[in-house]
Amino acid sequence: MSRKKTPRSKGASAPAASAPPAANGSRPARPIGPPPPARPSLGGGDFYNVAFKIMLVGDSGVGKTCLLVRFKDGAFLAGTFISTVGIDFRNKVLDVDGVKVKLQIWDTAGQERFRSVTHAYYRDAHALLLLYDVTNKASFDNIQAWLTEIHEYAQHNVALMLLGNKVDSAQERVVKREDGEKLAKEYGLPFMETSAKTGLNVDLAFTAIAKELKQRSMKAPSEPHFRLHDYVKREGQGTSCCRP
Ligand SMILES: Nc1nc2c(ncn2[C@@H]2O[C@H](COP(=O)(O)OP(=O)(O)OP(=O)(O)O)[C@@H](O)[C@H]2O)c(=O)[nH]1
Ligand SMILES: [Mg+2]
Repeated sequence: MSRKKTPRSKGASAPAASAPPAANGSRPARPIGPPPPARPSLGGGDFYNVAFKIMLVGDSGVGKTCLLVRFKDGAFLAGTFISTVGIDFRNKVLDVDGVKVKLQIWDTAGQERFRSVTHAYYRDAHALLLLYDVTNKASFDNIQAWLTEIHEYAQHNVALMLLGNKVDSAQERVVKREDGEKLAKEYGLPFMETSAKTGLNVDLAFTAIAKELKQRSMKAPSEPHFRLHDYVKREGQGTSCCRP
């Protein structure tokens, strides 16, 4: 990813997630206490108590769209790679410890030419999933540049997680798990390896972020503190392969 700087777009605006509570400090925090009554999502259908906006970012081809489709529909988009144009979103409601958490998940285009469009969406994101492809070294090397971009455009306390995708492709792997762990440690990020193809750790990645956001917005004083780092370390399924 070349790091050509693009102006902040004023044109694009995200459809509002229904009154998302403060996970990023940009809005007043919901008072501590029992979850608010469930309400229908914007499109009808699923009811939820709280709503959050999550963005998927990373180089083109790392598997952002496939990760979202795996999470939303439980399927894998094999075959021809159709690069995302601009930005797209899907909703999913999860039950997190008895609270209905609606995730509005924004799938961004990794291609440089859409960067100015996606910049406009960062500021409303409560969480970012930053992906690289374990079979593509350049996508891993670009993580630092993505973090610079995130720091420039996202809320300062946005929840962030690093994901190394495509671990099913053991033969083609060029980024070791330890390298991902080291980078994540350097930047203080929770880290997991995933596969949109097999589903490895996909639900876990979204559930972990949902738990973190729910905790930030409505933690009762008696509730034990949720630690995202510990949770993904404990729950994440390791990948046995160690190539190269
Ligand atoms: N083996 C394997 N292939 C994957 C996986 N995830 C995605 N792919 C493949 O990688 C290619 C790119 O996947 P996408 O999800 O479209 O990539 P993207 O990050 O959304 O790309 P942009 O929309 O251009 O930013 C497709 O051919 C997918 O089939 C995975 O976990 N394992
Ligand atoms: Mg895509």
